[in-house]
Amino acid sequence: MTEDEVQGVWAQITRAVADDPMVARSLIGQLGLAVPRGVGAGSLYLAVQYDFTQRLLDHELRPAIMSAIAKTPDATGIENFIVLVDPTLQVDHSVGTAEQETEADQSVDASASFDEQPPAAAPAEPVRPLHEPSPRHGRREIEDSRLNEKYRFDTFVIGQSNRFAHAASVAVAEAPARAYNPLFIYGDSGLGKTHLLHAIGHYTRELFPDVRVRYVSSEDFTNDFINSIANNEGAAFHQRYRSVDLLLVDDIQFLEGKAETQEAFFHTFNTLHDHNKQVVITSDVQPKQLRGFEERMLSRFEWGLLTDIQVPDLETRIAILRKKAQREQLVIEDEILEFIATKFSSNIRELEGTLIRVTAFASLNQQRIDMSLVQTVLKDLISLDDDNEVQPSDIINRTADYFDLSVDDLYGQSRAQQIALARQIAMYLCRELTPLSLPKIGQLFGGRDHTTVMYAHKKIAQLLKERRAVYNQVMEITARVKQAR
Ligand SMILES: Nc1ncnc2c1ncn2[C@@H]1O[C@H](COP(=O)(O)OP(=O)(O)OP(=O)(O)O)[C@@H](O)[C@H]1O
Repeated sequence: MTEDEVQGVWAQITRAVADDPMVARSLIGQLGLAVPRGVGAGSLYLAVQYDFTQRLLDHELRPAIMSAIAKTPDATGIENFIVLVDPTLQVDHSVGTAEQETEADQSVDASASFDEQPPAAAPAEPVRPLHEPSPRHGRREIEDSRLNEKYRFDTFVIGQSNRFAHAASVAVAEAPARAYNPLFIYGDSGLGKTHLLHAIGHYTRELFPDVRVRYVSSEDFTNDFINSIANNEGAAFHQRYRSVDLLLVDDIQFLEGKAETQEAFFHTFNTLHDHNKQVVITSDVQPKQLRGFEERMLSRFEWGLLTDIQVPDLETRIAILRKKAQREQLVIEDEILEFIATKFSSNIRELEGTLIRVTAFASLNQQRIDMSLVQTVLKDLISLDDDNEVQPSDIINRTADYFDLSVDDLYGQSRAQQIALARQIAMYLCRELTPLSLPKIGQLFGGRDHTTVMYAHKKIAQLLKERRAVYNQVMEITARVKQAR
């Protein structure tokens, strides 16, 4: 076959795959990232730039591509396809699949009707996210990105449950706005979505130091939006969010039912996407299951790549604990890590919290961490099943009871030492035992900022290791909360 014939056959195959109702729409765009290189010994050779695209074509899309080959008359003589990775490959995105072209058209139309600014036409050439270089980051900009130092790819443990989400995140960081835009990561609370978001931000900045990154929880986005209206600073709000190269949006489900904030987000999303800027979104459910969102927004979430994170298996949980122990320079036998990992299976935050309690107990009592110590500590931390979730109101009521305070004391502004400590313990436990995000917990405690909750969590985690009284209080309140269920 000549080069042109191979191109023609590949175009027919991609059209057939795009017409296949069994293929997820979010995967169809991947075909446009493959370049046919030729046919030899019955195999069609395709080149792609990334390992990740190779895996998608080879695994997720293999059945659909094979069936499209069988249906394509010009492909007689092709019995198989082989995908090779060529990191130097430049893909011409102007040659997309039929599906991609329709979507690109729709994006321009849809955004034109909502946005004051006419959207820029999609670039014909793939571009780096830095086609308009900005000055290197100063300290201020680094703080503005709001990235958490702790959450990086090298502290993230890869297992069966998160392998795909991790690979997609790395691919996005290595080539922002080129392959998977948006990247949508979903999964239950405490399984590592926020960790991956921050890791994408850090790694992207390492690779492209001039990239402007912004991490935002959807609650912070909402608050920013509301404040911008209240203070008549709409233009500054738009500027802040639309001038970034990489926007990382955490827990999008919290925009549920907030029509005006959604509208603001929709404009931001369109502007960034149209200007070839990367957006990564996390949620506790996949787009289809998000309630209270407009259809036009949900369909945009599915433009790029959807990937979930599942509950980690035992090996991964042990590996996570081992990594955490190494980071904290704790010497703990594998047998003990394994024991803890078998007790807490559905939330990694809870798993890590348990390790902190065990080490705190050992250091307060100046004991070695052995099995009997671990069993003593875990005695009261009975794992709850899913329909037996801890409610924040339980934590607040039990904490108030324990300290002989009223619930209003905990919600209120008093800085009296005892009340402040009780409030911080209640915040700590809300973070540890419920799926609530930091801003949500802040709201619960009289509309406090999420940084206050973060501070409380850090402070109590530290006091657990240093002050026996605090350790006992936290353990006792936890036991009461759990026994009350
Ligand atoms: N694979 C992993 N390797 C190492 N640490 C992990 C991994 N997955 C999760 N964690 C840790 O578990 C904790 C909870 O993770 P994270 O906050 O990212 O969860 P989440 O899915 O965003 O939860 P939520 O929906 O409640 O915000 C963090 O301390 C994170 O570092």
